[in-house]
Amino acid sequence: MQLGVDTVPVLVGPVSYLLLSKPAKGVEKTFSLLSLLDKILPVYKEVISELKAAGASWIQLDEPTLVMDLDSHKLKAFTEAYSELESTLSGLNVLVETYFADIPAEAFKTLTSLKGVTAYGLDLVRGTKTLDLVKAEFPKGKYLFAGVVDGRNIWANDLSSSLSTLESLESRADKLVVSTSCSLLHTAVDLVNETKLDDEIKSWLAFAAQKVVEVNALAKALAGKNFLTKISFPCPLIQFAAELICLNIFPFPQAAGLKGSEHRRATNVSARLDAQQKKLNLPILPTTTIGSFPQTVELRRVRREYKAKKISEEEYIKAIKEEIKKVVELQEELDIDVLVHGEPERNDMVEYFGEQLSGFAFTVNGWVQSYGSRCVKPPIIYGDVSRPKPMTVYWSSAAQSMTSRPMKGMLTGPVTILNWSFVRNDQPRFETCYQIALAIKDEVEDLEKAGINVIQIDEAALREGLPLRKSEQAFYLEWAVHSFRITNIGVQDTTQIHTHMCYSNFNDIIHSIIDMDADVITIENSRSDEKLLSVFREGVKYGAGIGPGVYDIHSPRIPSTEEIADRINKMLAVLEKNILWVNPDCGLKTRKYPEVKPALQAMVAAAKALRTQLASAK
Ligand SMILES: Nc1nc2c(c(=O)[nH]1)N[C@@H](CNc1ccc(C(=O)N[C@@H](CCC(=O)N[C@@H](CCC(=O)N[C@@H](CCC(=O)O)C(=O)O)C(=O)O)C(=O)O)cc1)CN2
Ligand code: MET
Repeated sequence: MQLGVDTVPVLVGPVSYLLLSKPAKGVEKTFSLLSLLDKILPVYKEVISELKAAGASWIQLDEPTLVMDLDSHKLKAFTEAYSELESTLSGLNVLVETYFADIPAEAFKTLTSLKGVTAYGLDLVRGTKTLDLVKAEFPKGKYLFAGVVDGRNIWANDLSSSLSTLESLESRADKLVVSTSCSLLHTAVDLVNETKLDDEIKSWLAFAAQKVVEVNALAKALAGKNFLTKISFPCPLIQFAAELICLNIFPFPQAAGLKGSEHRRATNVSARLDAQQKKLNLPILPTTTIGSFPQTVELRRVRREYKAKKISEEEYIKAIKEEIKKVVELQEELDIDVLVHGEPERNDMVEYFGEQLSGFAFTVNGWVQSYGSRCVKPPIIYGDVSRPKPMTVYWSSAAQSMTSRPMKGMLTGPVTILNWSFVRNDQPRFETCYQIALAIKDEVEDLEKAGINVIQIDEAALREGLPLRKSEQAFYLEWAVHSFRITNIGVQDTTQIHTHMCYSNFNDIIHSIIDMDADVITIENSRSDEKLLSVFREGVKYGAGIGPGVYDIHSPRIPSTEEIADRINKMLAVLEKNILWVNPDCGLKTRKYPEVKPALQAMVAAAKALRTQLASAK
């Protein structure tokens, strides 16, 4: 404000703050987070008063939980909290912002009756039904922040359609404000930085900087009642979905036809595991890792210089092969049973595949925050997806040739590629997912042909794609799980299919995880305080191989053999010993070798100690 910029401070609203928090370790399961409302409201009052004193005239409180399935008790907490804040909020314009889905009718009623609030923010991109609620009733004299510009994707706005939406709202809301559907945190920053994107594709896109222009253009068009032709745009932003539809360069009738059908491997998982064991001959409690080994500065330099054509292909291949050899030798020295090649050739587990598949475009500077200070460049799916040629077979075969132990082929699954990309919005997501599944299926079969007997297909992002509203979850899970199964229906019983999942609370989707029908799943467990194990304690039957992570890879801390053995013992209490695998929570790419080596040493030592114990207990 000192710079003369009218500034709207944004806070997480008090109720969402509590509803999205987790109770600390050791707190009773029955503890109600909302019981803390009385404690945090005085803090909100203090902060809001200070902002007011500093000259704020608007304040935004984000309450995204209002789009979830909230019971009346939770909705009442909103009413109570804002009544309590009313006198503090008085004199300010207060925007309560919701986003990411339709707002249910009851929650809409609660929202629009909140005391002290003068403006309501609604996501009209993901919340198409919300529009009907607003049209039916909207309080007099209040602001409607209409989120018509998508904050979570990178497509240029269909301005004429947005304008007609806004026009249809004008008679309902006295004070209409044009807005993005949510914060711009989820989109890349500025198209101007993209020097290598195809011009036509570029003309379909809008990153954060362009979205702001769109919001302004719409507001001006609405105010002036001018149609859009009167507005001048800095770049050819207006390209409509119709053009994307025309882009079916490689039509894929198979993908569209997969919906509603059932694909799964013919033999059941226990028979498959027997067939695989004959071939693999693994010890009990086999050890493995999740795929990546440390991504060093040197590796990034090699990739960067190869991309910039500063080193030749031969030099690049030599450097990557040397790295793979190092990783293979380290795993043999550590006596790990099922090896990985370490993924040194990959910038990222999604971008790497995007770069090799048709229908994908990728940016040079389209960084988006992923978690903490970590960033990713999500690829852009703009057309039909297909696989022109094998993507990983060369590196996996090279790695397998360096060892007599089984080498896991390492792929990213269709649902994860979908959920971690910017996806075309002219066809249903499931259709795009099926196309990716068919491309990955080709890769799986080529790996098998090349003599790779264990293939891991990561589905780290399957859980995070789960729709927020319960009514939409079953449909998502059905096509997501189906897409995964499609990738490996073509392999022989003796080929062992692994999958890996992390970053989630899996307990509510455990039946879908089982329905993925993988031979082995490695799954985050230690970072989330072994909550996963409670589903098995509660009686869920699991017959496939399972490796709940034995240590948290997000921490530089090196676990001891004893604590890992202790964790495995807890698993043995709820899972059959012959299905249990021993592995870390996730890949090791963010760690350093001085952490990775002793941690894996402890892991293998714990597995060996327990094997001896189990053998003598017979
Ligand atoms: N897509 C995706 N989403 C995900 C995850 C994931 O692994 N992938 N995991 C979870 C989040 N975990 C993550 C863990 C690590 C990193 C990570 O290490 N990111 C790197 C960047 C990764 C990358 O693409 N690196 C490239 C490019 C890096 C590079 O060389 N940069 C140059 C400049 C590049 C250039 O402009 O030429 C530089 O820094 O000097 C590479 O390694 O090849 C980072 O933030 O630093 C990201 C997410 C959830 N979501
Ligand atoms: N194979 C990948 C890795 O080990 C899986 C990561 S899941 C975010 O890095």
